[in-house]
Order: sequence, then C-alpha cells, then structure tokens
Amino acid sequence: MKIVKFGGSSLATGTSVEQALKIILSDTERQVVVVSAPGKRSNDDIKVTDLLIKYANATLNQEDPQEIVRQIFARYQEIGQYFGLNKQELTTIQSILLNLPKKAYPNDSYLMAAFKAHGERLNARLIAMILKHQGIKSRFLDPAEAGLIVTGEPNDALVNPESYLNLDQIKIAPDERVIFPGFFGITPSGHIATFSRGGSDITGAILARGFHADLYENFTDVNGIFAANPHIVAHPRSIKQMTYREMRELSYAGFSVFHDEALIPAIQGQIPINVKNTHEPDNPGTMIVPEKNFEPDNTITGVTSQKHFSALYLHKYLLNKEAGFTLRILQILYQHNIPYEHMPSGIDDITIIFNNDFLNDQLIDQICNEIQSTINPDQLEWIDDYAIIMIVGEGMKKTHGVSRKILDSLDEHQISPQMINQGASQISMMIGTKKEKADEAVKIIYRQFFN
Ligand SMILES: Nc1ncnc2c1ncn2[C@@H]1O[C@H](COP(=O)(O)OP(=O)(O)O)[C@@H](O)[C@H]1O
Ligand SMILES: N[C@@H](CC(=O)OP(=O)(O)O)C(=O)O
Repeated sequence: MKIVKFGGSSLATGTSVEQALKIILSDTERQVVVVSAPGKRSNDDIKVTDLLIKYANATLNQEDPQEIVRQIFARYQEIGQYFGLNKQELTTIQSILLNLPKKAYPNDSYLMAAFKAHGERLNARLIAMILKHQGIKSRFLDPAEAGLIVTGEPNDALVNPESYLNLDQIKIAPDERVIFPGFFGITPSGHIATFSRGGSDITGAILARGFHADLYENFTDVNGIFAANPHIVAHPRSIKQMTYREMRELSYAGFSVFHDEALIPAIQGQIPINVKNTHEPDNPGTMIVPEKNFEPDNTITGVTSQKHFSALYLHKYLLNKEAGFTLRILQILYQHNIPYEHMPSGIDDITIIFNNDFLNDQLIDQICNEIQSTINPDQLEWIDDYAIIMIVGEGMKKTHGVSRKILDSLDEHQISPQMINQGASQISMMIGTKKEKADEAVKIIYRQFFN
C-alpha cells in the first residue's frame, strides 16, 4: 500500500484537484491520501491556511469576519462547483466554517490551531465528497476518529507514539480510498493542535509508518528535490536518489519542499519516500531511502542557505581550561527560555548561533549583559545578519579536497566564511556568512560542483 500526500500547490484549483484524482485512481495501491489546504493559484494569491489565520485573528479581535469567511468558502466552492457538487453539499463546508468562532477553546493558541487546521479538514471532506459523487468508494477519515494523538504546543505539536497503535487498528477495504486531512492531530483532552507550517508532510509520514506502507509518495509542484533552491539557482538539477540523513540536513537547513520533521516517522518505519510532480507524474522525481546500499552519483547532493540567524561571538584566552564556561552560558540562555541552533568553538573562542524567531531586542540586550557580567569574556560581539550555508552529500566523506574546493571557490569571489563546521557524520559542512552574501555563496558552490 502507498500513502500519497498532495501539497496545497497541487490542490489549488478544480483542474489541479482533477489531476490529483487522476493520479490517485491510476494506481490501486494509492489507498490513503493525505491532503493539504488549497494553496496559491498564482504568485500573488493567498493560501487558505493564511486566510484562516486572518479569520482567527479577526475572531480574537472581535472584528467582522464576513469578508474573510466569504473568501475562504469561495475557494472550496470553486473546486466543488468544478466537479458539479450541489449547493447543499457545499453548505456543510460553509456552516462548519461559520461555526468555528462558536466552539470552546482552552485559550487563544488553541483557537488559532483549530481555525488553521480547517484548511485541511474541509479540503479532505470536500475531496471525499467529490470521489463519492463520481461513484468511487471513499471515506473521509478525521484524525480524531483515527486516534492521531499529539502533544506539545497547540501550533507546533509532536506526534504521540500511541497514534501508531491506533492507526494499526484501522481497517481499510481493498477497493476503498481514505482521504485524511494533513497538518493536525488531536490532543489527549480532545482539542485540535497543528504541526508547524508545512506539516501535512508530517501527517503523510505518520500514516506511512502507522499503516506500514511500502512507499510514501509526496506530490508537489516540481520534479522532486532540486540540488539547490530554484529561487536562487536557475533550473537546478533534480536529485534522483538521496538518503534520509541527507534530506534531513537539507530540509532543516532550507529545502522547504519537504518538512524536516517528516523524515522521522519514515526513518522509524524505514519507508522510502518519493517526492514527485503532480503536473508531470511520469517523471521519477526524487527517492529518499535508507543509508544502506546507497551509492552517491555526485560528491555533493545539495547546497542550501538560511538567513534567519544571529550569532554571539565570544573570545576568551584559555577558555579550554575553564570548567563550566559553556554551562554558565547555557544556564543564562535557559533562564530566558532561548534555544540555540549551533555552537562551534575553538581554543579561545566560541560562536553561539540563534534562530531569530526566538529573539527580540530586549532579550538580546539581557543575555549580552548577563554573559558579559557572569563570564567576563575578552571580546563579545553580537552579529545580527548571519546566514548559514549547508553543503550536504554522502559522497563528501569519500572524496578528498571537498572543503578546499568549497573554500577556494568562495575566496575567489571575496566571500570569507565567519565560521566553518563539519558534522561528525562527514556528510555535511556548515559555513557561516553575512546574510547579504548567502545567495551568492549558494550559486558559487552549486556551479563548482554541478556545472
Ligand atoms: N531544493 C528544492 N527543491 C525543490 N523545490 C524547492 C527547493 N527549495 C525550495 N523549493 C520550493 O518548494 C516548492 C514546493 O514546496 P511547497 O510550496 O511547500 O509545496 P506543497 O504545496 O506541494 O507542499 C517548489 O515550488 C519550490 O519553489
Ligand atoms: N496548509 C499548511 C500545511 C501544509 O503542509 O501545507 P503545504 O502542503 O501546502 O505546504 C501550511 O500552509 O502550512
């Protein structure tokens, strides 16, 4: 059996849903279908998830939400009408939308999560209705009914392992198609909580593990995973095959096409993932597979950058001899509830790299003051325009001179790395640069290894 996930970019219009249904019905093994909320129809369009966030905010601010509800419903109506659904069938969707503010939520964060989740919840209902309308045996399966239990933050939830036991109990008839909404699960007390943005990929992977699928097919709007972000490098090469750990490093570091957390259930279940193009289903796309029996066909598999970082550089002589130096820094960060991303160090210095999402000016001042007074470094520098370039490839550990080739090519273009870090697995190299140099660095490294 295969789990098939369609992203919002593949379900934005009636024509694209028709193409998705064609793909589902062309293979009897494609029995469980995970759907996202309708995505953008054009570059300046708004995803349904973002419209729902506006609806939630309007509700919280006690503003009139009529216009926004009209816009959201119009997206489902457009798709439903394309398939000839009647007014009454579509009214169910409209009334669920209108009723959202009347439900009880433990707090504003749960309200936000529940509103957001309805992009997927209503789309799964709609697609199941369309299939039924076409005489195809199909079922809408809700995470509440399936027992997809999550814990943690209402808008950044994590799957609870009991979900796998619950999914194992679900019976699917051989000729039946199950339509499952992506992006959310149910908390132990029965409320909706969503994964982080882009989290329908996670639902697909959870179901792939829970239903012991042979393959997890993830359909998007491009021919698989490219070796670099197509918005940075024009027409990058598509990766034929890569390992789970390569993908995890690349998706964590900026390959937004596949969610980094979605790799974990697939790895646990050892289920291969095939990222494919809805608009070109015969293209083989990218296979993501376990490390064993893998022969890389290029030294590097991909290069990516992320620009939302800041760094704290600390210099202190004999830092290596001072017991508890890092511990005291971490205690300060812990007191302010600030996580860090990386902490490369030398004999006399240490750089702590932060995700800007967890910082504000007041917090930055507070932690710098506290570190200065507690640690008393010789030099303390805050760098707020930091980017990380990540070069990943199973082929890197077998090839000599990869780092030299990368650093020489950057040097030729006057880009001087502020930090270099090679992971112990030897399949990735991380380079810190100024934010404004990040895209150029990606282009240079891509050209060096792929052209
Ligand atoms: N390395 C990459 N390979 C392929 N696509 C990428 C890459 N990096 C960024 N993207 C972008 O990711 C988009 C697909 O992701 P997304 O819009 O979230 O799809 P979906 O709606 O199918 O989940 C592509 O259209 C592409 O612009
Ligand atoms: N609709 C949600 C979840 C998701 O995964 O969407 P997509 O598959 O279109 O990236 C979001 O926009 O975050």
